Amino acid sequence: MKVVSRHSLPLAFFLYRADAWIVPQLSKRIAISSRFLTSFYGSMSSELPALTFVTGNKKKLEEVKHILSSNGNKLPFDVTNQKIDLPELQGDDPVEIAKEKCKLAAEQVQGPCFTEDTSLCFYALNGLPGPYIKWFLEKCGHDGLNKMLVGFNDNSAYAQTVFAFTIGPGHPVEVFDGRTEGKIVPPRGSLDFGWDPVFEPLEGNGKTYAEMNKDEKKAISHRSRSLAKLSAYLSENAESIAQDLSTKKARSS
Ligand SMILES: O=c1[nH]c(=O)c2ncn([C@@H]3O[C@H](COP(=O)(O)OP(=O)(O)OP(=O)(O)O)[C@@H](O)[C@H]3O)c2[nH]1
Ligand SMILES: [Mg+2]
Repeated sequence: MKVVSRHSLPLAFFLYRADAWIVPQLSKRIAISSRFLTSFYGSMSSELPALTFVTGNKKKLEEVKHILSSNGNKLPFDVTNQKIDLPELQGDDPVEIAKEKCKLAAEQVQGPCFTEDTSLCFYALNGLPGPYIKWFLEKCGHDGLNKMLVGFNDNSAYAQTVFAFTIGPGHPVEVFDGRTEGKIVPPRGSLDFGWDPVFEPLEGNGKTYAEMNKDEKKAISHRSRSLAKLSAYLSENAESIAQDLSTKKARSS
């Protein structure tokens, strides 16, 4: 467990024993620290704290697993998944939608979790369909998405994923934005995942997402970019997150 130094357990043990020996005024304070440290380190020494990725979309889950595992999953947390179809929130600000989605997920999970919301934004339409892409794709299909741009000279678009993370209900939500620029084209490639066949990223050597293998998409995708930021945040803040989780657990028990 990376976030626990090898000196931590002896220190926790020392503080734990110390409250029996030191003068009463001091011992009260130390008793608090020792209880904190033993519960903090005790909870972490056996297993990594678990974070839940909440999504109802199995292709997203597949990609997230692939990205995390091929990065050697260096996260100092276990990642589990819950398939919950959260309400589709409305609005034109992907960050606000992502935050609200994460709050709803935290209520369901009653613990630390993360979610993501993905948009496909057409420049000619000032960012629409954006977060509404799910419904546009469902109702209009790949051809409809192309037809929406007939009459414009601009078929440029970007794919955006916003990951959102919280340690639990009522706690702040952190957001992480990742984007890939590209253009909307007639469908090419596998029909496995959503609008992948009609999105040709600028960095994709002329391939649509749907024509790429998993690693090619991962190398340039909106999801990888956003997830890289979330992973960096989790790694940099592992100690304070684990501490907050431990405090939260102690309060609720
Ligand atoms: O071709 C694609 N390549 C992608 O990389 C990608 N990522 C998401 N999507 C689709 O875009 C909409 C986002 O809506 P969305 O973020 O609300 O997702 P969702 O409702 O499916 O799942 P979730 O909200 O439970 O996580 C949904 O239709 C998704 O299927 C993608 N399509
Ligand atoms: Mg959704």
